[in-house]
Amino acid sequence: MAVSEISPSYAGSRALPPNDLSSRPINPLLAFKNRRPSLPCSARRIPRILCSVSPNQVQAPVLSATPAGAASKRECFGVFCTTYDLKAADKTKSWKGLINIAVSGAAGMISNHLLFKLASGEVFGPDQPIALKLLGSEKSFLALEGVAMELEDSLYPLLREVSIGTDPYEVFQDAEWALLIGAKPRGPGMERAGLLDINGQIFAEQGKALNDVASRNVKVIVVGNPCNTNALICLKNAPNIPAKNFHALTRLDENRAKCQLALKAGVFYDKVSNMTIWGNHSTTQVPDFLNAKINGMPVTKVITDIKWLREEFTERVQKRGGVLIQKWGRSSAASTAVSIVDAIRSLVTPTPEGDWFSSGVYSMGNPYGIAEDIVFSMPCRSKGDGDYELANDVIFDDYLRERIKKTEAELLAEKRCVAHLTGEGNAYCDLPEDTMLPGEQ
Ligand SMILES: NC(=O)C1=CN([C@@H]2O[C@H](COP(=O)(O)OP(=O)(O)OC[C@H]3O[C@@H](n4cnc5c(N)ncnc54)[C@H](OP(=O)(O)O)[C@@H]3O)[C@@H](O)[C@H]2O)C=CC1
Ligand SMILES: O=C([O-])CC(=O)C(=O)O
Repeated sequence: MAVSEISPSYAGSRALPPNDLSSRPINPLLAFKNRRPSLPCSARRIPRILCSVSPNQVQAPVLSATPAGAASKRECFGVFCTTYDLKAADKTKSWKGLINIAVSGAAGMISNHLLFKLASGEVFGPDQPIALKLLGSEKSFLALEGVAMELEDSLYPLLREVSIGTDPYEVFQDAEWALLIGAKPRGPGMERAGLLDINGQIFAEQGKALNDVASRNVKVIVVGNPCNTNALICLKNAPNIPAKNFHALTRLDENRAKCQLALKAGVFYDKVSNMTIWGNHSTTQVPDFLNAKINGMPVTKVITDIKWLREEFTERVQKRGGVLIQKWGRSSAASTAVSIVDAIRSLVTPTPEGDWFSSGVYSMGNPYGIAEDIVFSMPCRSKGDGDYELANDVIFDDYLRERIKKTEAELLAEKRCVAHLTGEGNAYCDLPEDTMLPGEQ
């Protein structure tokens, strides 16, 4: 069944698109692969359900009645047998303009949690319609189709378009957010330098693609590991996009640190604020208990066991990912997706007065004396406009400085290791021996 042949009961009851969307072409859920020309569904061998959905078909289903016998009608499938109440259209009139969100590694574990949160409205708000552009590989293309089918079946009113593909130059077209999750996991016997090179190439290519086709103000959150250096590679390959727009995800580490402090202090975790993760998303990261607060008081006044803070707390946060892998058999996916949601929300909503959040950002011009030209996790504040400023009301002591130096040295070594991918000459790998991802033990 082609889009133009949708059953009369459904076609006659389409909801109107919101104002801002009315000039956009109404695309069917679009599957593109390696810049193929648009073909009829049958020619693309894509399951009928994928080809037969249009953005309007995910309108909030205000059910009047399922026509008697509809389920047995051969020309309709599941939700497409349902009759919609036209009045539902009125509810969409105050919706904002559609935004394009590209997600790589879309068939992976983290995305499997994240995409449904994005589509539900819990990230960008209940008045923000979205288009999801999902990037996978040849290997994962069938799985990507499965993900798209599940998205359809979830009937999210705010999800207006879904497209899937394997070419970043296609998928990143006009992206306003790019959530770069896809990356090769480190295989048995693979050197970290090898991982940096393989994944670095992915992020160099994706940086180039963003530079060519994404919105000039695209916000990029790099999740795939090693995420700080991948983010650096990505931004270096996207010279026409402000370097400030690139983030490496360290929000999961912030959340883990808040949880551990709350547990120790016997408070709920919403009482913990000003939690900075400094540096690399690796086991050298520095969860900063000097500046963090519990109930508005310095953590060191609430938890006076400095030995616990320096040793147990710090190591627990640094190695949390690895402990979880040992128990769960795979790396954090649900909590990572939650932390991506938190990271986005921190950029699109104003930071609560006095608080800040952690993000791996480009270090150029930072006020802390941290080496420039790396992606380093630091405390940020946002007005809610997608942009951020670094917090300047931060204190340091010798312990914190010394720890920050270690994670900085690791990132500088990673940077030298990928010089061939950032346009800075020949790579030279002298990574510290204990350099590890949080998930490595
Ligand atoms: N920053 C952080 O806090 C965290 C980061 N991570 C990192 O996130 C990444 C993803 O984790 P997770 O979702 O669990 O992993 P999965 O293995 O479940 O998914 C990874 C996905 O990436 C895809 N992929 C691999 N190579 C490419 C490529 N070249 N282009 C596009 N897609 C590609 C894979 O597709 P295919 O099968 O086709 O290869 C797969 O679907 C990992 O690097 C992990 O280490 C994880 C937790 C926390
Ligand atoms: O190493 C991994 O893939 C997992 C990871 O980043 C984490 O749990 O923080």
